[in-house]
Amino acid sequence: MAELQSVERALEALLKDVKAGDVERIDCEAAAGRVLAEPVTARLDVPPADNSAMDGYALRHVDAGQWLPISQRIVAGHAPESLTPGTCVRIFTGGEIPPGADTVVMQERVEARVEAQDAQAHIPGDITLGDNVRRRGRDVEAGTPLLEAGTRLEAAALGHLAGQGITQVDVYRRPRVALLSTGDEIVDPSQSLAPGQIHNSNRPMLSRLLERFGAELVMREHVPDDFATTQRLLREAAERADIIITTGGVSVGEEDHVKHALESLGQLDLWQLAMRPGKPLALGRVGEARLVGLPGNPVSCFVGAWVYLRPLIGAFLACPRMATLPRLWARAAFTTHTQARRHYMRVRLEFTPEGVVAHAFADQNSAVLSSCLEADALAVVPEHTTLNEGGRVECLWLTD
Ligand SMILES: Nc1nc2c(c(=O)[nH]1)N[C@H]1C(S)=C(S)[C@@H](COP(=O)(O)OP(=O)(O)OC[C@H]3O[C@@H](n4cnc5c(N)ncnc54)[C@H](O)[C@@H]3O)O[C@H]1N2
Ligand code: MOO
Repeated sequence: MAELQSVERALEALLKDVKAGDVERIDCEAAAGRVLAEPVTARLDVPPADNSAMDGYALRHVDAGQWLPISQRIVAGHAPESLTPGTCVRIFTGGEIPPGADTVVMQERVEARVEAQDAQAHIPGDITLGDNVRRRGRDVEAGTPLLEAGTRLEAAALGHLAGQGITQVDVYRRPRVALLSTGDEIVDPSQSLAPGQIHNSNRPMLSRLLERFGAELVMREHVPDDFATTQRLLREAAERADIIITTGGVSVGEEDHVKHALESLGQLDLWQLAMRPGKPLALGRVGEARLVGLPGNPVSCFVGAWVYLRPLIGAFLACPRMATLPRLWARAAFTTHTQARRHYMRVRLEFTPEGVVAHAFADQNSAVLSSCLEADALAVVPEHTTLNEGGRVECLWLTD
């Protein structure tokens, strides 16, 4: 039997020499989930001027502790006039602090008398200089770094860009993926099953994960168990895609053609990994394209996608946070032991005051997709290990 290769070696071979794709300029409105190719420097102060954090009264701190005439009314969206010393101004949340004022008191602490010509407010004396003033540039200062290259544009980053009045950004082109589902038994979910057939559940599952990881699916084909067709479709995939993903057909059976077709067209870098599920996973290249040959079992595809496809897509996007999944330690609510293969167990995480508890789905067989349904994480049980209930186990958090 071929020696099993470690997951670390496999990742190293897979990611070696991957270069980020071309850069394209796109509208921020269409940039959700994309990865910045250039750093962005702030060009505006945010907020652009000192403004009030409360509905209340703005004044000079030295004037507090007495009745003050109300000399102005400032609402958000309007430029204020300078404060007349010895007066206060009525101000609302977001309203710009008038030049000369340095402090805001919330209205609940102020007694106001509003008569036609003589509006006055009593400002308490126990207030602190600068209270309730949101300083210009407190969030972002013009000229400082705003977002680093490699940042994935999620909600807060998109908000930040808009705050700067930026409408277009340079992002990496999404890696193009060809997804080839092998197996004579595989049929589309729209078809009813003849004896011996099963529906293609891997395709929609992987499509969704690829979308979450930021790739673009450019080719989806069913590949019958036939060497010549496998070869032809792999060749076509290599022309169209940066990454070729195959499912099934990588084990040792006579109808497992992917590995041989890969060897005939390109290079097989690694095969037979010390992981469960996913042992027969094959990694290689056809021309410039990387190939990840996932075993057909749905759980092997699910785990393989998180362990290999996510970092691979992350490398094409030069996105550092995609290189590894966030890790956390949990107490196992189960007992298990491993032999030569590291086990990636699908677990649900429970966050308790005593710490995190990992609950494993009872049936961890690689054909049982139910085990992935509620999985928050993969608990990684190393090779040749006995893990007892209550023992500590490292978990990979399944987050894109
Ligand atoms: N003699 C040995 N047999 C097997 C070994 C071994 O070492 N020696 N390894 C086993 C392991 S572990 C795995 S994993 C599987 C992987 O085999 P393949 O990658 O060649 O996958 P297939 O045989 O094509 O399919 C496996 C299983 O998954 C079903 N499948 C395939 N594609 C899909 C799909 N798109 N959607 C849903 N289900 C799919 C397929 O029908 C099979 O049941 O090999 C073991 N055998
Ligand atoms: O290594 Mo295969 O992916 O179970 O069960």
